[in-house]
Amino acid sequence: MAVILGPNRYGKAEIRLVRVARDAGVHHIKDVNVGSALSGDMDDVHLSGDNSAVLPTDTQKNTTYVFARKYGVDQIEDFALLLARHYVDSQPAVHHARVEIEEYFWDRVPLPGPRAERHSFVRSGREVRTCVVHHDRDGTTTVVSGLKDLVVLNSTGSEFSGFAVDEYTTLQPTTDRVLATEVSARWRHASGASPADGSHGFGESYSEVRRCLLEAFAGTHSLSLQQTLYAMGRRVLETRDEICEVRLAMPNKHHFPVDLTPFGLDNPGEVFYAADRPYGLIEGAVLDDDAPAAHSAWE
Ligand SMILES: O=c1[nH]c(=O)c2[nH]c(=O)[nH]c2[nH]1
Repeated sequence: MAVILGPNRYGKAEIRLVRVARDAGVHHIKDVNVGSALSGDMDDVHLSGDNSAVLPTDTQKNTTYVFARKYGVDQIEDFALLLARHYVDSQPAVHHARVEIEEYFWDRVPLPGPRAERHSFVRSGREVRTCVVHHDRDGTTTVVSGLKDLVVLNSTGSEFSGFAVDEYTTLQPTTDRVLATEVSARWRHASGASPADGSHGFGESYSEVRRCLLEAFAGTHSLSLQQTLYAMGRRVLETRDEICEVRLAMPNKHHFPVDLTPFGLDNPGEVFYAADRPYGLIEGAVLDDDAPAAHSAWE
């Protein structure tokens, strides 16, 4: 038996970065978490301890902060592309760079008076925005944007019936239930490096995809969470030309009607126990039938 080195990559994870843009006294903040992972000619590093091909993870951390100072941080996809291209272009041994970024949103603290809303922020209850960029030495670039922790609920308009039944099934069919989930969605851009011409870039693309997801969730009379998942992905693909594939993971955050008959009360869909576990987990990909191959985009 021979032992060989398998796939490997290395980098700095969770580089926490807050960039303040000072605009004549009105500040704008960008709060992100950056991870970079490099791979390529790294055999000698592992096999003989020769570190000459290793750009230290500490340098990757420094590069992230330096680029934030030099170029600013606007759309996370653009910042990820900048870093990924830099590592591949500047390091001969690096054949592939993967940069992932999470963005946390802040709202301005609304204050009365003329100096209001200049430099005070409150962490937003919104979802987390995400992206993963892969850049190869051969020029192939993939951009996957996304969001997570987007919690949504329909208080009616959801059914679940007609399911398979066996000797272990106790679930009763329902024609009216609460449908709640925490959406994790990732979507792959068809043209690796930028959204379609004529758009306003990754920022507009993000808000429009988010809008599609929410409108499809709210507007679909649901016969199952699976059907709702497909409707959400489909809405994105039918609305946004720059996107060729959407992957969704949606836990079914069960809301069970509480039995109030011991107290002489009915419960016409008004009082629920919001269970946190176990939960159904519904996952799926929705894609254009001519979507180009995904390479390593989803890793
Ligand atoms: O929308 C649903 N899909 C399921 O697959 C499922 N299974 C279950 O118990 N409840 C539900 N609801």
